[in-house]
Amino acid sequence: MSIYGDYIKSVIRTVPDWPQAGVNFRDITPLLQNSAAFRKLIDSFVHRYQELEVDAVAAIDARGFIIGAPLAYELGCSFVPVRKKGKLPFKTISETYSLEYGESSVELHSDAFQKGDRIVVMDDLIATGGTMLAAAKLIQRSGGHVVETATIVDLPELGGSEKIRQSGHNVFAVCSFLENE
Ligand SMILES: O=P(O)(O)OC[C@H]1O[C@H](OP(=O)(O)OP(=O)(O)O)[C@H](O)[C@@H]1O
Ligand SMILES: Nc1ncnc2[nH]cnc12
Repeated sequence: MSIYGDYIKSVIRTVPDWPQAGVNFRDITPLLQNSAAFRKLIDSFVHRYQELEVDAVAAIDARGFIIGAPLAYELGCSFVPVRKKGKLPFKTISETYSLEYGESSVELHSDAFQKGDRIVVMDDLIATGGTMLAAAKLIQRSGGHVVETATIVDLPELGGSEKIRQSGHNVFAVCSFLENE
């Protein structure tokens, strides 16, 4: 957790039963509306990665883009979009995964970065971990080195961050929510 973890957590809203009954949706829009909180969030990631010789931030469609782009800008490195199926126009590689609600695929351009590049994979939230793990697999299949998988929110009771760690990746989450919070 980051030193700003409790503060960042306090500006994330929980919407019960959205998009379906039983899901506590962790809504980051109040955090994005709050310029001081958004700055502290990006600064937390910059502080963590600025000495780690990162070549690219690979951010996941769509909410991952919101934090991945300013992080890449501040680190002075490339920004690589990992997109939902059918959105990237050039040659792609693809991975399918299960969501907390549904199934999806993510894609990466085959020329998105150089082999051996050091990459931070960024998304807003880890639930079952399927999305982040699929993105990390795409990076590895393309010859990239995953420095860390990074997120604003971890939902540890869903087991995703543990699954990602067991697959050999570091996981950094700014804050976490238990189901009953
Ligand atoms: O750990 P998982 O169980 O895979 O779930 C986490 C993913 O689910 C949400 O994305 P969603 O697919 O809802 O897309 P969005 O960013 O376009 O809203 C979230 O932004 C993560 O990408
Ligand atoms: N509980 C949740 N809140 C916000 N985004 C999500 N993506 C998957 N599960 C989610």
